Parts: sequence; structure tokens; C-alpha cells
Amino acid sequence: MPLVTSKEMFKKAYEGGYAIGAFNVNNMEIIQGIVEAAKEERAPLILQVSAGARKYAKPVYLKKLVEAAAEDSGLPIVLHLDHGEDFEICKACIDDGFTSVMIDGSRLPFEENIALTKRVVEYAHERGVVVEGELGRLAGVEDNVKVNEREATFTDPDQAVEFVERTGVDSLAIAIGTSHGAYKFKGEPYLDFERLKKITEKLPGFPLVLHGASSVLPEYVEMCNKYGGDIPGAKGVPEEMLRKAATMGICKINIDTDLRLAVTAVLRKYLAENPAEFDPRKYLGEARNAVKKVVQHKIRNVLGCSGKI
Ligand SMILES: O=C(CO)COP(=O)(O)O
Ligand SMILES: O=C[C@H](O)COP(=O)(O)O
Ligand SMILES: [Zn+2]
Ligand SMILES: [Zn+2]
Repeated sequence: MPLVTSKEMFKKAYEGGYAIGAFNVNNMEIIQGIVEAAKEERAPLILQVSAGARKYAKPVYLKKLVEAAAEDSGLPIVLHLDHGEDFEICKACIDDGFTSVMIDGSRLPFEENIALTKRVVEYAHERGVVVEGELGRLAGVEDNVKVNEREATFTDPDQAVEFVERTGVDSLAIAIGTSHGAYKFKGEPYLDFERLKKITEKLPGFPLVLHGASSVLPEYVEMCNKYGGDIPGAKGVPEEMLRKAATMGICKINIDTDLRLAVTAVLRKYLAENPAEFDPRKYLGEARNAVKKVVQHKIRNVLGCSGKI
């Protein structure tokens, strides 16, 4: 099956109250693990590539691997650029055959974010590619974060409406308390669902995106630490919060850290328990299985997109 855009996926997800998983990919084993899970679950899928991933693997390798995944699995797969920081990288990916790009102008003043996003939307839409924008800044929320700090970084619902109208974006990443990486909360996890509700009410039917949505699964944190790792105090977004968000207009949930942790944990364990082994297919095969297990769990128990193709 050729690569698809997320347009239909998001429409169905919005109506069905579930979310599509957007998983970051960097190499063959990660791609295969994700795709095997999605195939068994009959789930629509977004594979996303960051600038760092393009640098690590070279753009052409990732592109061909994702194409191979679509061909081999027969699944509807979106190839998406994650956190494109300027027009040039978005253009390069569009010209390369990506079906979706993110232009992340969230660091810029509002008007500049609008101008940059609009420019990418114009270029993308002329070529049948969809665009995700971002408004609001992702940051860790600590227990004692002050309300005015929250106001300064979280997405403002009225601005979100203006942003969507003036840029013509197809989806919007919002900030409601998640953050990237393995240390998301110092105290109790908190997401601003009231804000999400307001945004959804003001933009009915419009697909929203949640970045920084790994749960930092304790099973893998513990495995890492048991076999020589050092990641104390890692904490993610509780899965029930993600399930709730998926029923409130969040159509795309971004997951990278959970896959990184699973890969690292099983590699540490395998190498510790098999000191004589030096065939990369053995330990990378373990890593691939771990990715598959995590993604299957997410699709079935968190995102709700199992059987949705
Ligand atoms: O948002 C992400 C990629 O854009 C990934 O977030 P995590 O670090 O929570 O996996
Ligand atoms: O949001 C960021 C993703 O987790 C990708 O991270 P990266 O830039 O290290 O590839
Ligand atoms: Zn951002
Ligand atoms: Zn992100």
C-alpha cells in the first residue's frame, strides 16, 4: 500500500474517540517492531522522523525503510516529519515524498509562528501533503508551578482558533502539561484537561496532537536500572490520562521515549545475561521484540486504535 496522509485517519479517530500512535523511528529494528505490532492489531499508523533521525540514519535509508514497511505490511502508514524547525527541512521532506510534516514554530512569537506555518502549509497543500503546527511550549510541570507560569507556556484556546484559521494547518500540537523525555513530572502528574476541553469546544472536529506522551513504563525503567543503567526518578504521563485525552479531540499521540527505554532495557538485560553472545541479530532481535510488545500494548490499551483499518 502506498504511503497515505493522516486526513482520513484523523477524521475517523476524532469521531471514534481514539488516537493514532505516532512513533519515532531511527533504524530498521524500531520500524519493524512498530509495524509488526500495528499489523497484528490492524491499526493505522504514523511513523515519524526527526531531524536527528535523518542525520543519524541518512534521509534516504529511513524513507526506503518506511516504504518497505508499507509495502510489506499492507497497512496505511503516514510518513511524518517530527518537529521541522524551518521551511527548508519541511520542503526537503515534502520533496522527498513525506505525506505529512510538522512545522514547529512554537519557539517563535505568535505572528512569526503564523507566518512560517502558513508558508509551509501553502507549499505542502499544493503537493497533497498535510501539516501539523504547534502553539504553546512543552515544559515539565512541577507540583508547585504557578498558574501564571502555566498561562505563559500552555496553549491559549483563543490563540489556537486564530492560529488554525490564519495558517490553514491540518492539525495542531498543543501544550497542556506534557514534555519530552523520561522526566516529565517531579511531583504528581498533571495535565490541564480544562484547557483541552476549551480548545476542543472552540475548534470542534479539529484534530489536536499530544507530544511528550510517553508513559515511561516502570517495567523498563526498572530493567534498565537493574542491569547497570542509571535513570532514577523517571516519570511519564499515566496511561489513563492519555486514554482520556484521546476521547477529547487528541487524534495523534507521540511516543518516542517509551521505545528508547524498552530497547535500552532489553539490550542491557540480554548482554548482561549472555556475555558470550556477539551476534547483533540476537540482541537487536530482542530489541525489536520489545518495541513490538510496547507498541501492541499502546495500540490496544491506550490509544484505542486496534482494528481501526
Ligand atoms: O513528542 C514526542 C516526539 O515528537 C515524543 O515524546 P516522548 O519523549 O514523551 O516519547
Ligand atoms: O520530540 C523529539 C523526539 O523524541 C525525537 O527526538 P530526537 O530529536 O532526539 O530524535
Ligand atoms: Zn515544539
Ligand atoms: Zn515532540
